[in-house]
Amino acid sequence: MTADYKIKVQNVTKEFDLFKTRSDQLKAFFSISHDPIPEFWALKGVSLEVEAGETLGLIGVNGSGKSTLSNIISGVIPQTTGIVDVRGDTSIVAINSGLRGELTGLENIRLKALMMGMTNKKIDDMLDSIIAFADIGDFVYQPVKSYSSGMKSRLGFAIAVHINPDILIIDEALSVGDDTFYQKCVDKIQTFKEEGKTIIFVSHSLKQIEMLCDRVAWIQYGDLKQIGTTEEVVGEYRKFIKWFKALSKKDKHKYQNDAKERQKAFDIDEYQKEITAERQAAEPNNQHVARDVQKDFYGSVISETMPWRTRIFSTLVAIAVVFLMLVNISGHSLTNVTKHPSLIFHPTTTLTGPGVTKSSK
Ligand SMILES: Nc1ncnc2c1ncn2[C@@H]1O[C@H](COP(=O)(O)OP(=O)(O)OP(=O)(O)O)[C@@H](O)[C@H]1O
Repeated sequence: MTADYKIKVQNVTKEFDLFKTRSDQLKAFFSISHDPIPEFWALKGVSLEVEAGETLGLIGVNGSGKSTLSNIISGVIPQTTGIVDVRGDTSIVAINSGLRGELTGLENIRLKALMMGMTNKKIDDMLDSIIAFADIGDFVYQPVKSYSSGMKSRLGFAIAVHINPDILIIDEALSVGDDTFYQKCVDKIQTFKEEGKTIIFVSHSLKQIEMLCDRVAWIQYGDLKQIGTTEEVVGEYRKFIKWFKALSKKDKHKYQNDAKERQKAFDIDEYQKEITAERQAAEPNNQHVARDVQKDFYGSVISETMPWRTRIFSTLVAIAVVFLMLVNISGHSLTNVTKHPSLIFHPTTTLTGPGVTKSSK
């Protein structure tokens, strides 16, 4: 690994809980259910670096983890473990992500630009240019949920390139546009490349990958199978696709199923032990390898379940709120109820009729 990277991803995993119901999800969030939650590891420990000015292609079969990885890099979702270090502003263009369906195209432009720290004046100045690039006519005044996937991609691409990010992540955005728009996007990507911007380009089109990428990472069912020059990796991937296509329907199904089962059975603690052992072998004089690996795995990760301290604190707050409500309803002072807690069950007022209260004492 070099110190001079633009993006560093180290030992990154992503686990999705396969909840059956919403209530299972809530129970797990508050950690009040002891039933095991079925896990699915969309990424099983990916490490790679992207240099400044480089265009890295991400390839792999459906469901291999390309979008998960690009969403983690762009900060749309958190990783489960590992380090993600991105040096610069990122903008992601994906067919279905980033745009708010209930907002109009214009409102989405403003929202995304404001989120990137632009002033209203700057947004006003570039509005016409974004609208012209997207070329979606009066639909720009309509809610995005009424757009076709091609229109969403046009708007997403137009916004992303005008925001002028350091790092552009393009996830399958070119596959849905028509030829004219496709060429416009390719030209824009070439300009970005010439300007030295860093690009991650996710695509199933090996032609597009070959045309645009300097290096390629092949993601295979949550693993980084290979990373290298475009020619080398695309060549190997083509061989794999040819081999896979030649399998019988039953064998294809078995191959995919086995891979998914391995993703369900992935053991994060075992993976951490493997990495610790590897690092111990590489740094025999370092006494703190286990602690360092623990920090690298979990130090920069946001927990998706409530930690114990937060859980205890929120339970105490909830009890206090209910207690104060009961004190208020009882009509006694807080000091009296604290001295004689049973007063809470003996209110000072009783209702005698609609809207009429009478003191009980
Ligand atoms: N929110 C989620 N909950 C559960 N599983 C998910 C979730 N998001 C993604 N996955 C699973 O993670 C795996 C990786 O998905 P991802 O979308 O990253 O793959 P991909 O390589 O981008 O696929 P495609 O080429 O079809 O776009 C898939 O098996 C998918 O079903």
